[in-house]
Amino acid sequence: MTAQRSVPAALGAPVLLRTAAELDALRRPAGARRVVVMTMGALHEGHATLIRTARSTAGPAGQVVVTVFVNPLQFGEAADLDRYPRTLDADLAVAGAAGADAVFAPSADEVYPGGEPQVRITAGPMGERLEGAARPGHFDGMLTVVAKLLHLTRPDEALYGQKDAQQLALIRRMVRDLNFGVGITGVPTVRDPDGLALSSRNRFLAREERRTALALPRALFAARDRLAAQRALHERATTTSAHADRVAGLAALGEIRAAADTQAVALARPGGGPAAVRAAARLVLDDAAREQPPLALDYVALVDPADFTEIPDDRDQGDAILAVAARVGATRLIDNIPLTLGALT
Ligand SMILES: Nc1ncnc2c1ncn2[C@@H]1O[C@H](COP(=O)(O)OP(=O)(O)OP(=O)(O)O)[C@@H](O)[C@H]1O
Ligand SMILES: CC(C)(CO)[C@@H](O)C(=O)[O-]
Ligand code: BAL
Repeated sequence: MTAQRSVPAALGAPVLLRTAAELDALRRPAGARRVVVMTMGALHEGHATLIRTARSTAGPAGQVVVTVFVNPLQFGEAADLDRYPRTLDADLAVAGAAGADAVFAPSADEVYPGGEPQVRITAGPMGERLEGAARPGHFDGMLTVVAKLLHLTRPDEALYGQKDAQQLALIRRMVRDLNFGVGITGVPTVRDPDGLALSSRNRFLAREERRTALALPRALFAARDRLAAQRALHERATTTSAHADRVAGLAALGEIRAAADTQAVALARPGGGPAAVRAAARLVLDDAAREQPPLALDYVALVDPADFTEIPDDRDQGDAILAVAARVGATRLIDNIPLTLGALT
């Protein structure tokens, strides 16, 4: 049956659409903005935050559509696809409570009526780095379904989480390179109180595995704190006369070594170099590799948000993303944090 209805912005059960025809028949009130959140289901508070942001972006007269589709094209290991959680009833409740008007949850046959698509989006060089290297073909599959879902849902704006930073960067790039004419918004990562980024895959972690997995956010925060500490030291040393007075005082007391050390700290690179950032993160991850159960590091990388290439050690200005991926037991987790190098005011 075709759903021929337009839905109010009131919080409640969203209309469930299973086919492209039903989605087509979803009336868009004149002038209303349609905002889309794409998910693979098993909705958690990270998704709810995206949906609430979509609701406020769309406004009370606008329309929020959530897609739920576990896209086989972006999975490498069949086991990963098979065990991906599928919880549609609970997802409808979460989506409705967060302000979704409609949930589009098609079958694989509905999305790929001709079987595996022969023509696909190619993610290019950015799609071969980090996550792309670890999961060959993943980003081609992801972009192909995102392109299809954008065509099917025809939104004014689509929202994606910064937790999947490389995915977000690639979607922005596809939309720009191929003139999709849709706005793309990134939403900051939502974390549990202990720091772990929310992810549908967290449910697979046993209690001890979760304890080990906390090394991911700890490593990112340690690197961020290291950057802040070096910046503060440098700022204090260069913006007050107290430092010069201290050096002179130590030298006058004959404490030449201490004076030299203090001088060295003051001359440290303004934001702390990329190498210091990576080292601070690695220290935490190396410790976690000796935990029981151990953390198996896949990568930790400080990259340029524009193309996900590694930031060279001699760059001390500009935006960066510190990204990490690791396995704990059978579960693979990713996380990242945005950083600004050398931002001295
Ligand atoms: N913790 C989070 N904070 C913000 N956005 C998130 C978070 N987790 C997922 N998202 C975003 O929600 C959207 C749908 O993601 P998805 O359904 O793959 O969930 P997921 O929790 O990332 O699952 P998994 O990590 O198992 O793939 C994506 O744009 C993703 O970046
Ligand atoms: C964007 C997406 C819904 C495409 O399948 C998926 O990669 C996800 O949930 O992040
Ligand atoms: N959240 C990114 C989708 C994936 O892991 O396949």
